[in-house]
Amino acid sequence: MAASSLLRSSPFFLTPQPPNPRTTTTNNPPKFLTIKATISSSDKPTDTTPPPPAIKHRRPADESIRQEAHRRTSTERHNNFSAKYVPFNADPNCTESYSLDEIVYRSRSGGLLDVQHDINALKQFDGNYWKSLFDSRIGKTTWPYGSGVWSKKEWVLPEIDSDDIVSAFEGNSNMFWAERFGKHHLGMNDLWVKHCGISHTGSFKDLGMTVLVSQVNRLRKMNRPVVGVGCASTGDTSAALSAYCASAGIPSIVFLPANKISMAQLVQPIANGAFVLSLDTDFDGCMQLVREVTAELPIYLANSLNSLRLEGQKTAAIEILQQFDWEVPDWVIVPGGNLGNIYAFYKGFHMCKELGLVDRIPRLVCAQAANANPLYLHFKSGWSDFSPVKAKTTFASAIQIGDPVSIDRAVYALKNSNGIVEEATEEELMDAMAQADSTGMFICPHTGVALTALVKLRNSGVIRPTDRTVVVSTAHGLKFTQSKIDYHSKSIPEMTCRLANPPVPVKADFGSVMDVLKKYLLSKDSKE
Ligand SMILES: Cc1ncc(COP(=O)(O)O)c(C=O)c1O
Ligand SMILES: N[C@@H](CCOP(=O)(O)O)C(=O)O
Repeated sequence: MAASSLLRSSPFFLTPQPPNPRTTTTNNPPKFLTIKATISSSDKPTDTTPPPPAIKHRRPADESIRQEAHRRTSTERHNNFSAKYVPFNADPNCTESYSLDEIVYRSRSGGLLDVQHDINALKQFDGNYWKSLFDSRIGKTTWPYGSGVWSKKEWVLPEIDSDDIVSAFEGNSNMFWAERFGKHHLGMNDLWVKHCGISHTGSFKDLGMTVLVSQVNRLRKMNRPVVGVGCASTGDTSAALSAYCASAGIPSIVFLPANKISMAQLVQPIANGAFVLSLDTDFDGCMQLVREVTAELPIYLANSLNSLRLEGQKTAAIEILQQFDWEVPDWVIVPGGNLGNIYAFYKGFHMCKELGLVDRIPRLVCAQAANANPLYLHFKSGWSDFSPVKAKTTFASAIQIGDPVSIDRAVYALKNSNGIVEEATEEELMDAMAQADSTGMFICPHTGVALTALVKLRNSGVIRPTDRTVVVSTAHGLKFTQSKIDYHSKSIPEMTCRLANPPVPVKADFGSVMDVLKKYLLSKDSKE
């Protein structure tokens, strides 16, 4: 049987089993994977007889995919994968830890927490095993592995019953080869945009929220005191929270800074039935309030202060490696606000290295709006001392954050990846967004911030023309159409809007239309 059909029909296809000490020694993958790994294109079997079709095990007609997954979970329980909360970046001798079923967001000393996986249990399988397992799950509808997040379940929330998972089959977002933008504007041939915003609610937040809301679903089934889930938001966290909660029938409460988020983002939680509080403060003010409120009421905190969120977000890093056939890009550029995501990317890459899927990690760049740049200022000071800032209005409104909760996580990620922080002025980010759009993308202003960082690092020669570079696009451009309207109608005070492309008013008669079109075609001709 061909190795691929062996893989597909094997009971190991969907879930890794613990190694049987009688047949497997530590670090030896199960036999079928050894077979797959050793068949290279040069020594393919010469027998051209097509392999017999893989046997399809259709579930009983009265069983849903959830129930089927639940049935399967009972066999998965034989594995000994586990995870717990530990203080972030703690001394190796520290013994403080918490079960993921506890409701805890901070360590005893008030520091951040991190989800720590039992790496030794995961290491019972080698890198090739994990690569094959993750690759085998892409594009399927098998619950919950059709999700880009849950296809890595063993590395995310290994102990949750698949039946408790709340998922929209998020993740597996496309990687756009930015051919024209790279070639014409930067002289680059290996530039990619990871479209994390082409997603269920239009931003990368879905990746983390599926994990958090699934855990809440589990806690509620365990009768833990969780009446609702709450967050402070600049628009994307609230959209994801309200959608996932609505799909699980869990009340959601969102704290939004009044008049500081886009209309599309505001309407998302409203439509999904969240309890929406519009507060006369900025995001940092909302964050402070939600922390105080969740300490008093049985409302579970859904911001990235809660390290569960980052377990989902880290899968975007694993996906990038997967999409490059497990080859490591040179650079990954991420726009930063509350600063959970830059650490999530670091964590995903680092886990892949630690578990032998790759041999290095990319250099990370965190890009901030100059109007909300506390991390940039910290980086420029040589990481000397950190001071929050009062964030000013920016078109990149989702990263208008002056006192990021994950500052320590971000600094750790950047120091350990030989990372860099860049900033973008309003004009730079809007021009970058317009330029990218003119090459076929339709990005959000935050991605414009990341692209500006790329342009600066390319112009200074830090990023070389042939470096494989991934820019992370964090939200869908359709959530930010007003900024594009303002730009293309040149209605932004003190901004040239040099790439504005406003519609041309023309009289509705043949002659006028012909005149305008001839002029346009001539101008195009002379540019060729
Ligand atoms: C669209 C968008 N991009 C980037 C970010 C920054 O992510 P983080 O807060 O994890 O740094 C956010 C949220 O802050 C966002 O909503
Ligand atoms: N951009 C975020 C800000 C909050 O970030 P979080 O990751 O801590 O929830 C948003 O969309 O609300």
